[in-house]
Amino acid sequence: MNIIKYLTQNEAIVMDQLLMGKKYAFSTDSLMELAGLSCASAIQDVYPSIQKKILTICGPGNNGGDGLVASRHLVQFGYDVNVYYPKKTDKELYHNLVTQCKHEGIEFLESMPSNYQLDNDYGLIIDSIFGYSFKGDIRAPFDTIIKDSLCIIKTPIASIDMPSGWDVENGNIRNLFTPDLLISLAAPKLGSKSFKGKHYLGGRFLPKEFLKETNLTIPKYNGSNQFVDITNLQI
Ligand SMILES: NC(=O)C1=CN([C@@H]2O[C@H](COP(=O)(O)OP(=O)(O)OC[C@H]3O[C@@H](n4cnc5c(N)ncnc54)[C@H](OP(=O)(O)O)[C@@H]3O)[C@@H](O)[C@H]2O)[C@@H](O)CC1
Ligand SMILES: [K+]
Repeated sequence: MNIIKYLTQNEAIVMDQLLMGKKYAFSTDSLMELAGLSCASAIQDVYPSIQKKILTICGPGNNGGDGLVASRHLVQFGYDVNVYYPKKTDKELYHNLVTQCKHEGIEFLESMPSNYQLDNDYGLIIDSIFGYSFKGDIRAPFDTIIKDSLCIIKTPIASIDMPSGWDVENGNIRNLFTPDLLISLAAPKLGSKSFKGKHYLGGRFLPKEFLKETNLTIPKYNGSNQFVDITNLQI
């Protein structure tokens, strides 16, 4: 099936609630683990060898959690990863993810590197700041991170689920950066329709019955792959 369904912000939220409700009985941890693993696998597929470090910038919600999980898997894959996580969430899930990352030797930076450092010391930036729950004007400290760094630097950027700061339904209406790689999770969001770069789909966890119930169509994943390249499947 090559027809991709794009989700509105509300559809994405309702879909997540359904998956984590009584009927489908997933936990946030397990979905996040699969989402993060798929992001790491997609990044490995597109950037099989990065000589410099990777910097993951994490936001306060589950998108940030995906970034922490992806970082941990990327270290297992052999990459050198730093994390910048300026607004840490005081919940057990996030404390655990940070602990797990630290035991992989991941360095948590105290401040955002300069643009010079981003361009010289890092081979890839992972944007896991905001996902499908982003709305309104970008608030501090993420406004400067996005506008004064991500919009300026030349180092490639891989965004998880949505390019951060893009409107979830209307796309890049604030004229911000365009990532080199976008990894949409479960199903792409409407705002990514105008994205023309390399586009992967990850989050291979939607149950068959769930797809039937929601009338959702997703492309076929090959073999045991955690991602599928949807760059040329978009309509
Ligand atoms: N089934 C799936 O597909 C799965 C999806 N998963 C992932 O979950 C993601 C959705 O996670 P999410 O709902 O926690 O919200 P997310 O987008 O991370 O951001 C919320 C945070 O951002 C903040 N914030 C918002 N707007 C802001 C602004 N203008 N300026 C500044 N801050 C702003 C907001 O702060 P607050 O408003 O609370 O102050 C809140 O703390 C999804 O995209 C995918 O990556 C997987 O983990 C699991 C399976
Ligand atoms: K993001």
